[in-house]
Amino acid sequence: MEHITIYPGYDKNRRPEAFSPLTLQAGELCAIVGNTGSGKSRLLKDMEQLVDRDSVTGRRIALDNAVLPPARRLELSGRLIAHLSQNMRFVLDLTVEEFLRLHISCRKKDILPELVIAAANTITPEAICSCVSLNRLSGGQSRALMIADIAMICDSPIVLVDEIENAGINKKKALELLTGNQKLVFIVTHDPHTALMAPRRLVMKNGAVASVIRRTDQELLQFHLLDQMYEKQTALQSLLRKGTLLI
Ligand SMILES: Nc1ncnc2c1ncn2[C@@H]1O[C@H](COP(=O)(O)OP(=O)(O)OP(=O)(O)O)[C@@H](O)[C@H]1O
Repeated sequence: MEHITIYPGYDKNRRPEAFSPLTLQAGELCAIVGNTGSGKSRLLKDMEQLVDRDSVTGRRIALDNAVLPPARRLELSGRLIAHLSQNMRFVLDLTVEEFLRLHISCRKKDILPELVIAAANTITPEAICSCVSLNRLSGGQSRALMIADIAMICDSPIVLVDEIENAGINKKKALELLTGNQKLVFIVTHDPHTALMAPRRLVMKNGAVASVIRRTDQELLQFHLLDQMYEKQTALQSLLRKGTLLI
């Protein structure tokens, strides 16, 4: 997949959505913002199901300019999008290395498990060891390993992220790892710093994409300020976890 295009449908009152067909490219980060019930999850489902005017929103989704026939949609829908939600744990009784080797061979990839673990270890402060059992990983380690696995092994070209930060995950590195591996990343967020990391954001209201905002230069300045605070906060969190004074 090189790009996906969202054609407008209708809001909850059947009024047409007021945006021009929107094309998002592989390697792009797009934020989705809006109040509860505004239609964020429905938009993501529309993309996952590659809808063709046959969902409640009436939207149409095209993949590389093509609207796919139902059989192909069904075949693709499970593979197109990888989800990263807040609380996910591995349940397999394998070590980290065994799991990665298995996944690499299923996907017929030519990559060393050590590289995936090294990438995961840039995201989590507690290093993951290749010989540890998956179900003994902490929440943060599991999430970091999943992110690296999705970025480097998984075939899904689109990644949906539901608020990325928990358990000390370095969100900037995580998002860079995903977009750097040519994933199109949608992140649902209520956090201004995360939203401003994305060059474009979709604002949801009443079931519709109410606006598509391109980050302005002024917003970029705002982002740099928030980013300094984020770095400071991250450094203090690290000290907090180590049990030292926050000075
Ligand atoms: N355009 C639409 N037309 C009709 N119904 C819609 C539309 N968009 C969303 N809905 C419906 O509105 C309800 C709320 O939408 P959704 O779950 O997507 O909101 P949300 O923004 O993800 O909320 P939350 O943040 O609370 O998870 C759902 O039942 C969904 O199917």
